Amino acid sequence: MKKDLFIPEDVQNIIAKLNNKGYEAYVVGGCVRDSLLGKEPKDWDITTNSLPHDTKALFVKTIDTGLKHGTVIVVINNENYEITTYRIDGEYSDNRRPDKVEFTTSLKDDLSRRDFTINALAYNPASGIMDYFGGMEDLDNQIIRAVRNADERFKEDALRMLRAIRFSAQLDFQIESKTLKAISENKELINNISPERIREELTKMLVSPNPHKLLLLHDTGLLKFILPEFENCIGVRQNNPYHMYSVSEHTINAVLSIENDKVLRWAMLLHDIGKPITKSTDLEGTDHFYGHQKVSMDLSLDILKRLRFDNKSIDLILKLVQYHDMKIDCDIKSIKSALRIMGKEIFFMLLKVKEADMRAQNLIYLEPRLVELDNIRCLSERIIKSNECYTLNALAVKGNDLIELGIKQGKDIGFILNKLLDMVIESPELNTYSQLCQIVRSHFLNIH
Ligand SMILES: Nc1ccn([C@@H]2O[C@H](COP(=O)(O)OP(=O)(O)OP(=O)(O)O)[C@@H](O)[C@H]2O)c(=O)n1
Repeated sequence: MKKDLFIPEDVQNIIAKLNNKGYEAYVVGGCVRDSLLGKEPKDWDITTNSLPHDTKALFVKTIDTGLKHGTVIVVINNENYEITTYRIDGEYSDNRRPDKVEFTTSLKDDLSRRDFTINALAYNPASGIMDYFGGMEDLDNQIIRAVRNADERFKEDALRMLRAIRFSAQLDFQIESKTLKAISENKELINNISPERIREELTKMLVSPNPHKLLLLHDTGLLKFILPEFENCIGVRQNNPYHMYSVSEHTINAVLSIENDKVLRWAMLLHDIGKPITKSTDLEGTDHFYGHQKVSMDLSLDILKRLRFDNKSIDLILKLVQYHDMKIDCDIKSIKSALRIMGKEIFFMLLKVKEADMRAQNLIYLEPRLVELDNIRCLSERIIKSNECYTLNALAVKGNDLIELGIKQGKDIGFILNKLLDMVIESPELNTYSQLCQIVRSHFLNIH
């Protein structure tokens, strides 16, 4: 592990400026943890015994938004740096934020209010690593341990329970037993946390290298509060030759089998979320769309709205859940029909979803299914490259052309355009203005 930390020049200058005025200053928290792990920190936070107004006076460009909590944001070369005065948090009545903060002159007190030992490390070039709570040893041993009393840390801020599991997933660290026990004992407090924050933590777990650690949410009892629909999937067996796994095992395997993209991983997490319901009702074995896919879509929509996802993500994830079991054959007509229904962005995401779904099922069927999927991928790339028509936009006639030919404005126009597209998908050579006009004249001019 790397012990001498590289600090960017602008951050070194901030520390030097504070030191020159007689103040202590350290980089602290996530940036120290990540640097020690050899990862590039995404931001640099600084902690100091300088009071906010004194800090502000030292820098040309500052932002005041965090002043109430002792934070001055300093802007240098278009980068924001948070400089926070050493503080002890007051009472937490909402299990999320301190009601009021109290400044302190002790670095140790400041570090003691932080969530985990690996996040309670501070560093500056003159003093080296400041480690009062065994954070270095825990980093070495790959352990997530609450600072001092885990119960108190989680009662102060219930989000930390999700952070513990998320860090465990991101870093592949074990959660120390007392810390894990305190999560189980405080699980109900997660109800005080906003859906947006829960969404962000779940997403970070999902896109991490260890999304299977999501099962720690079940082990600690958090899952039934934040994602009860997935709790219902735990251990549910499936009567189907493709599935030797329970719904939850298959789901986690499927998440692991797809690249770490937010939309794709959420789609895999939700693709079978309706299965426990269809299994317990007579919907099991019915047509896929009216069976588990429809229920999975409805539940997914509830979950995504509850977690306040943006509309674009909801739309993409829902479509992938909706189409994940759709049959696509390896022939031009079937592929063009799929492209026409869902567009090419969803289509190529769907191929990834289908592959992950297959890889997470019974492996004895895998090889031929992968070959088929690969052929579909090649053929569809060829269709797209050769600009073959599969959407109304690419049709050689438009609505106005039909009106000029004498078709009445109204729903006939859409009906005829779609019929023409059916023909063009079947016979691409028909997609010229003159041929399509000829077809309209001969087939449709008597439609009203
Ligand atoms: N609920 C929280 C959130 C943050 N912190 C402290 O504030 C630091 C910075 O918080 P944040 O930027 O949210 O987290 P990072 O640890 O930097 O990690 P990430 O950015 O991945 O969330 C943390 O390291 C930790 O010392 C805390 O004690 N309790």
